[in-house]
Amino acid sequence: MFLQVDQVSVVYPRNPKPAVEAVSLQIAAGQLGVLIGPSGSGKTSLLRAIAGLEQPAAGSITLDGRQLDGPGVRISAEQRRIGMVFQDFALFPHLNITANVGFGLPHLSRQERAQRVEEMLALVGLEDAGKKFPHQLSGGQQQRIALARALAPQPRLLLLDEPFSSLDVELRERLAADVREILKQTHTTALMVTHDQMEAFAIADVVGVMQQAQLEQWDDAYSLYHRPATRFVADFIGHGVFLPGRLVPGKGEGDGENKDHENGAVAMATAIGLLDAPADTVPPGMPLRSGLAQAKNGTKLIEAHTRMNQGALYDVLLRSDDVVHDDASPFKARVVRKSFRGAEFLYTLALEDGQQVLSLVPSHHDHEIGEQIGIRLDVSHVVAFPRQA
Ligand SMILES: Nc1ncnc2c1ncn2[C@@H]1O[C@H](COP(=O)(O)OP(=O)(O)OP(=O)(O)O)[C@@H](O)[C@H]1O
Repeated sequence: MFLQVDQVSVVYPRNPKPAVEAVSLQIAAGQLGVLIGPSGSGKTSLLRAIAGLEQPAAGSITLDGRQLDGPGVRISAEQRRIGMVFQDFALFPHLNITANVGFGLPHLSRQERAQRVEEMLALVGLEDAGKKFPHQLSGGQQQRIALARALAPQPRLLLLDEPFSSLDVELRERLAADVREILKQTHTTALMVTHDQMEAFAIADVVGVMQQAQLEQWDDAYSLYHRPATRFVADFIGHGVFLPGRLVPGKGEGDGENKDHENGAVAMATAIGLLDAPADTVPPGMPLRSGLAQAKNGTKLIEAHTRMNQGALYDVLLRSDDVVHDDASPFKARVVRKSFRGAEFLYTLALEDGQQVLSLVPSHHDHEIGEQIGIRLDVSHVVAFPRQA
């Protein structure tokens, strides 16, 4: 892998609690990784360690085959060829744009430098800005210049720490898409921190969720959403609720009286109905127990269980798109709240026993608060966590 972070910890002086604890991640050349997580979870500290601005207390960092940090190894920040872009733009106010972008290029001749600056300004779509000063540009333009400046020395890795957070929503969406495009065009490998989950999902090749100094999951957006590795990730990503469930024998695929026992098929019984663990979620021939052993941080996907756990209680994750409105369904729920989102309503629905679920429904189905509507489950992967006492 192009960037390899192995078991890295960051501990600040006079703060005994690690800011980053045994984090491992990998990014392939030309890919964009994005870190999300609550405030104080260690995202910036991890970025600073990779940049060489903090020395890891443990672990190793390797970039393009060269070890930067590790036992007995410490390459200084200046020698890493890592570019950085921060949220506050950090352009030099007294230098014009040409001088700002050319700042990291003292090793080039005047002519080469001018040419590189020109290329970089064209790359970020600001060819005519060279003679201006930072205060004469908008926030979005300044951030493009910050990107041009960071890319000018052709860094081996680009780190971006909340680069769009001081911009308004519409601008940040557009700029985020442009930045992805520019990184792909220049085949730049990058790691970005953001607070914005949708932004992460929109532009990342791989997303990491941090919580309390740990990286809970490092995965593509689809897997984070559909196969969250921990209860925290399940809760942090997307809209959803946990519904109590109980593991029961499922429909086996073998024949004969003991077919369920033969293949250990299980299903999850919930207040809305029975959820089968689809056969394709268990890799053929894989002993189910080993699936359980692979699960991290107490995470247990339903397919990782054998019938030995039958009867056990679980919290079953139900996303708002798992609960489908269907007039024909005999199962009814009462509309408690609804929020209009243009193409859809996000309904909060109460089941008979008072438990609530969320349902995303096309907005032409406009039901009143208090109305009973038919729902059914449409779940392709059952994600369940052992019930906490
Ligand atoms: N220089 C420092 N000295 C001591 N503790 C620090 C220092 N910088 C950060 N911390 C602590 O390390 C932990 C992680 O902070 P960090 O800034 O890396 O988190 P973050 O996820 O980037 O947060 P945010 O999203 O708010 O920027 C926090 O508990 C923070 O208080």
